[in-house]
Amino acid sequence: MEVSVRVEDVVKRYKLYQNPSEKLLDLLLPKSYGEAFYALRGVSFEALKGDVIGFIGVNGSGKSTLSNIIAGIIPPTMGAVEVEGKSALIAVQSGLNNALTGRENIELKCLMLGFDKQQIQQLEPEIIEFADLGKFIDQPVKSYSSGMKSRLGFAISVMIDPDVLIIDEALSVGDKAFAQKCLNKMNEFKEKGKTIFFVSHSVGQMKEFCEKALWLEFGEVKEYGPIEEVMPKYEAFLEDYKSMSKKEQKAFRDRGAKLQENYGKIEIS
Ligand SMILES: Nc1ncnc2c1ncn2[C@@H]1O[C@H](COP(=O)(O)OP(=O)(O)OP(=O)(O)O)[C@@H](O)[C@H]1O
Repeated sequence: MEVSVRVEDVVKRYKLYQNPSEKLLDLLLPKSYGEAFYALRGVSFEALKGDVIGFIGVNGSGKSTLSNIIAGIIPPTMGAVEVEGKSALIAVQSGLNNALTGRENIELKCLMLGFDKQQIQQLEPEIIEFADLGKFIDQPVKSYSSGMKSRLGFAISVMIDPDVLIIDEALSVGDKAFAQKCLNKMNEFKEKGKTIFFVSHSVGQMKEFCEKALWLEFGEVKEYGPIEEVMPKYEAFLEDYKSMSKKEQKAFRDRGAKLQENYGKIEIS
């Protein structure tokens, strides 16, 4: 099978500042201010055409950061990502411009993707129909609920027919009927051999839809493989974690935070 996405040793470092002046000083005197925090620590994997991969991991493990990097929305600090064809990310905050109407957002997104006037004229009604927002399509996006934004984001992203689709929690908002419509569309994509990445806190949705799972823990790949092998291990981990005392849970999280603060530093004992 052909590789469609190659992620090689991807590191994402954020800087955490105590206050805005620290951030300014850091810009003037690089590396002097702020604490480094590694949201991703050397992530490598390959996705094949037709793969449907679920990103799993507890809050803060790096799922959204990885989704945004694959979509090209944020750059990695180190490492490389290669994507065959065009990718589209659907997230609750899906890069819509709040000041523009739904219709204007459709036009802007299509223009940015390089579609010409004629193609946009053809696509626009299809996107509007899928989003099914009624007269709200001509209202500014800032008046939309999160479910409505997600509808518009989903409609744009699937109708532009990307080769790689990344869906980050976008099905968790909005109603059941729309989620079903999205799942049907995703199945269509799957059959066409496109690559889909899926982030959801619903284990049920993951198991139903994905064939592989990539488990992130403190920004590192803990497991990657068939979902029927990875998911039971993840569920067992969640059970173990839940049965820990508050103190043990905190010690576990603190150990992870240390790893994420100190990544790349040479330990001198
Ligand atoms: N812009 C940023 N600046 C600083 N730290 C950030 C930034 N964005 C994310 N982080 C941190 O990076 C880590 C990974 O965040 P990310 O959103 O990727 O996790 P996640 O697995 O998607 O979490 P969730 O399940 O809660 O959505 C978190 O500790 C988060 O606080």
